[in-house]
Amino acid sequence: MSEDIVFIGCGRITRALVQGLVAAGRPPHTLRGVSRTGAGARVLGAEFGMRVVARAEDAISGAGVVMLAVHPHEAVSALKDIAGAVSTDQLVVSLVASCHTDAVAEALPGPAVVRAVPNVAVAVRTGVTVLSAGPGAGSDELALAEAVFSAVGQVATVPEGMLETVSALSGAGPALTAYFVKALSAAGVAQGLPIATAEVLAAQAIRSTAALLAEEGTTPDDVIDAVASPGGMTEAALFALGERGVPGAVGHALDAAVRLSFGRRITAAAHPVGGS
Ligand SMILES: NC(=O)C1=CN([C@@H]2O[C@H](COP(=O)(O)OP(=O)(O)OC[C@H]3O[C@@H](n4cnc5c(N)ncnc54)[C@H](OP(=O)(O)O)[C@@H]3O)[C@@H](O)[C@H]2O)C=CC1
Ligand SMILES: O=C(O)[C@@H]1CCC=N1
Repeated sequence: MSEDIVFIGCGRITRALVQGLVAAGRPPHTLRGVSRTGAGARVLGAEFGMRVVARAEDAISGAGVVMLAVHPHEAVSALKDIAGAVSTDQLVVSLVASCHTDAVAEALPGPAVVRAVPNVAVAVRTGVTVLSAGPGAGSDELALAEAVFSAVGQVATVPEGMLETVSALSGAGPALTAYFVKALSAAGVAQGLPIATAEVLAAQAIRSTAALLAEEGTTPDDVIDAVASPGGMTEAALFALGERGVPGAVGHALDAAVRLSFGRRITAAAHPVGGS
């Protein structure tokens, strides 16, 4: 079995992973992609040199890792398409949100299954990927998955029951954070700043905060304390955020994402994907 990774689905997260892995030095010819219409795969082939393969069975043959990266509503059909092509000595890594590993293992009997929740910052090798061992996956299989994702950021492992919340906090995290940056910038414009200035300052605020938090032992409260002069502007702004219920709104946002994920959950029992 080679060290090749085959991506079943070549959309947003595959793009980010391919970009990050190639930047990390992985030869592009060790990455193969297949997608429903072939459109997504062709884009990544042209942009990063990934091998574009038309038929899933040809793409999967001989690859060490089969990475399932399709939307949850496409998962059952994609699993049916590749059932029979995946062999016992391959590792299946499913990135599919809301899809329990028991459903993947039922559709693809034999190979070990690991579920992974990356975030899009894997593109710039500062992502975080949270892994969970599924059927047949032990320390060797987790180590193989960790070797892939650690090239593009940090890796953590949690029980699968936590992955819906992890997807909401960490998978969606860059979008939620970017939303706040956009709101900060828009608020600056509303106060009279030129839009270009507001955008640069808001984006730099988050880079600066990330750099401070990256210092060993620095907590969000440490950063808040370091900025907020007693009785000053920062305190006034933070008080206003609390008064408008921003922490509650963030909780509401995560709750909405987690509820959606559970509502569309694919499990072996709820959505049988095995058999013909
Ligand atoms: N985007 C993110 O930041 C994250 C995404 N995820 C999860 O990763 C998965 C993929 O997300 P994302 O990349 O955003 O999705 P996209 O919608 O951007 O991409 C989906 C891809 O799947 C392909 N596809 C659809 N059906 C099949 C099939 N039957 N066989 C092969 N390929 C197929 C499409 O092909 P075509 O080329 O025809 O369009 C497309 O390339 C989702 O389950 C998502 O929840 C997890 C963490 C983060
Ligand atoms: O939006 C989504 O459903 C996926 C899961 C986490 C990030 N993207």
